[in-house]
Amino acid sequence: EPRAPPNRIAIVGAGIGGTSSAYYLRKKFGKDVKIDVFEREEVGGRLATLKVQGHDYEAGGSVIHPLNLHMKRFVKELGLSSVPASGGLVGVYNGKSLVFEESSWFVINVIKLVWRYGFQSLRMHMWVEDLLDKFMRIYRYQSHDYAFSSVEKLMHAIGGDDYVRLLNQTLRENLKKAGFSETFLNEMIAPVMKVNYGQSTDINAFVGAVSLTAADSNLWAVEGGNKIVCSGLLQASSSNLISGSVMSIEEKTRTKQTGNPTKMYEVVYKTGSETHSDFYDIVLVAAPLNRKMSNITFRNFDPPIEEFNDPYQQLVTTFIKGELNSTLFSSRPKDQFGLSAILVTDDSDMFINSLSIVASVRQKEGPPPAVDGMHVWKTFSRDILTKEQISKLFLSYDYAVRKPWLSYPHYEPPQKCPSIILHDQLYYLNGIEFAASCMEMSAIAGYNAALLAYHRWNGNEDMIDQDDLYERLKTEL
Ligand SMILES: Cc1cc2nc3c(=O)[nH]c(=O)nc-3n(C[C@H](O)[C@H](O)[C@H](O)COP(=O)(O)OP(=O)(O)OC[C@H]3O[C@@H](n4cnc5c(N)ncnc54)[C@H](O)[C@@H]3O)c2cc1C
Ligand SMILES: CC(C)=CCC/C(C)=C/CC/C(C)=C/CSC[C@H](N)C(=O)O
Repeated sequence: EPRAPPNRIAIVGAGIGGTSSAYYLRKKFGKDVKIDVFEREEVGGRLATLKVQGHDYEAGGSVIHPLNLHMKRFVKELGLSSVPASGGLVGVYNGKSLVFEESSWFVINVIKLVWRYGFQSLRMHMWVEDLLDKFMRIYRYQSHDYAFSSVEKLMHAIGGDDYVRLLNQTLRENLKKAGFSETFLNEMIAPVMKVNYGQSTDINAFVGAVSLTAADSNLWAVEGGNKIVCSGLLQASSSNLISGSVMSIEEKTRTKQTGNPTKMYEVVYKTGSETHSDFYDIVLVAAPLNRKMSNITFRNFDPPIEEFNDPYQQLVTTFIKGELNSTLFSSRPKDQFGLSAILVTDDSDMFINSLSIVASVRQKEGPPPAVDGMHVWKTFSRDILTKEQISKLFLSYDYAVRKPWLSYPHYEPPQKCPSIILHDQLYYLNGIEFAASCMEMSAIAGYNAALLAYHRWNGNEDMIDQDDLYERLKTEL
């Protein structure tokens, strides 16, 4: 006899993690369960746009890889459209000059890369492809309903000990061992880590590989803004959005209509100045558990729920509509400066991590041609840019708007990923960010938590933490 589904499920956080778990929980538990999603700010979380003179630009999660199958599925099922997200020529600046300048001719790029770095770019591509090939196994496991109780077990099921080891060593250590040169690491790899994660090559090797896949071509984004996937998933899952801030979660014994005492979770939350509480059978926390970010207290758990204080990286996105001071980077006349993105090396002493021309979320054809030499540029920096710094970067500018973030974990391998199961029916999604933080990883965590909650509710132990899945599923249609 299958167990009756739970009456009520709470999800804390309406980012892509929380909303994808709502979508998959509905699929697993059916139409009768009431799903409440708590969100204290905007639906979308770190998927957010900023307005520049009437047009919206992606300020948080912006690019999606063509093999990010959950994001692809969401866009298709929600009837949304995609737009190309990359394009334009990239240069790498070391504080004195451009050490690499992309050409619009493929052959020229190959010659330049081979001339400076030998065949390291090709070897790097092969290293990333091999990891990505294995990564794709997770979709097969999930489509067969398998779940994992820890991030390490999920990683092990994907690629065995070698894959788990990626979490425990730095990208630099890993690539040095594989024979990549200091010059290649400093000029080609470090700038990619800086633009994507605001950190150095000392991040773990797995997130390093994810970051390198984000340097691929054919990246895409959702037309209208990536955050509309989150509102679409909320709607598709018929969840009830509660605009409030969850303050605490406590396990309590309640007597249900059947007369049986049942353990439930009391979720206490604030809407405006009012405090409310409700009881749930299952709770999923889909926000980073960090005092500065979600500030949720777990009350009276025995044993107590562990404290999570791992720091998140401070990062500022700034959009500037202006005319670039290209002489800062190159001695070429400004009409011959054709770069659309500038990445910087770690030793460059620059106050920005990157600078790139961007299109608004509705511009399907990419950024429009410059008007009076002006484009909308997006910069990432650790600190808020001063007026002097902006004036150094731009000959003139019309408009600047910024958004500061606690963006991603500060990666410091070796590092254990936080637990997924915090208590009997209390789950935590964002531990996966300590392997790698991106939209697809949160969606994977959302699906995994939904499957885990379903199997643990129904006692399907054989669907959890199976380690020989790759071999077993090879023979299944
Ligand atoms: C600047 C930047 C650029 C990025 N670029 C990319 C990219 O190009 N591609 C990519 O794939 N990824 C990118 N990422 C990463 C990606 O955006 C995140 O990994 C992903 O959006 C995280 O989703 P999430 O749902 O797990 O968390 P979040 O989006 O952070 O969602 C958590 C939600 O919980 C809410 N919340 C927190 N505490 C409470 C509480 N107590 N009560 C109620 N609600 C609460 C928050 O308000 C938030 O909305 C980027 C991130 C940043 C910051
Ligand atoms: C999970 C896999 C296999 C691939 C995901 C690749 C991906 C899209 C990672 C995102 C990396 C990231 C956090 C990028 C942030 S900056 C993005 C962009 N360069 C920008 O300027 O906005």
